[in-house]
Amino acid sequence: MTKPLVAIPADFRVIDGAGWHCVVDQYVNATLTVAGAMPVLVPALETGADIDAVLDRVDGVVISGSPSNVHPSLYGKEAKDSDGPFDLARDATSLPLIRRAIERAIPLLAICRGIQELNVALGGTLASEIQDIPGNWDHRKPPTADRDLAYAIRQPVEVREGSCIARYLGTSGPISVNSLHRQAISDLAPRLQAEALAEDGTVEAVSVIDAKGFAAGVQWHPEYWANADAPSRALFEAFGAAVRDYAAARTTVTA
Ligand SMILES: N[C@@H](CCC(=O)NCCCC(=O)O)C(=O)O
Repeated sequence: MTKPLVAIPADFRVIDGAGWHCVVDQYVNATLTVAGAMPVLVPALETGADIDAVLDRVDGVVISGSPSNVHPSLYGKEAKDSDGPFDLARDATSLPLIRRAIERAIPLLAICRGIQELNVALGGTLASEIQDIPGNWDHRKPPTADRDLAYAIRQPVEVREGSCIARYLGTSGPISVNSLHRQAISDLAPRLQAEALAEDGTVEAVSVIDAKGFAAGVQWHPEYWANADAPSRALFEAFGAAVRDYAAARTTVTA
């Protein structure tokens, strides 16, 4: 039995003067080893991306985190240099991929930058430098070269009882998560419902209202501890189950 395929849109990076299409290994590893699906990296294309050519062939979509920020013009704001770094090619690929995956009921898991893209793709806005908002917690990546410390589970989050995220996590109420972001959801998109909040009110998880399948986003990084942390593992396992169900239905239809 071949594994179902999960699309992961890449970042566009310039390394030694050459353009690269990159996805950090933790997203690939969690998709493969915990969700049980074969990751397929999608290049970041500012123009020319054929979204349905990808979605016709996959059974799920993971939108990964990234140090880059969604360009403010995509949610009606003027861009300041301090809002960067930007990745226009990633934006141009991931936003239409998100909208079309939801339309086609293809399982979608959006992580960190991914939940921000999900919100913008559906008409919401983002707040920048949220740590500077009085009363806010500092959600930024800890200043360390040790990635286990950077992704350490350290922030309390309240998961709403009866929410989709609670079902996927296998728990509701207080959980602890990691935190590596300086932006967050500001105006929630009309089709999103907040399903987990930080103590300072930062939206930490959403699901798509009336989605025909798995369609959720988290501001934290479940992929990093997907093998070790129970809620992280449960989320990727629930996503993997939705991906297999989608693959089975797709196979039946095309048979
Ligand atoms: N850039 C956005 C999203 C943050 C994000 O996805 N962080 C994961 C990558 C962390 C890193 O390796 O730097 C924001 O800052 O809100």
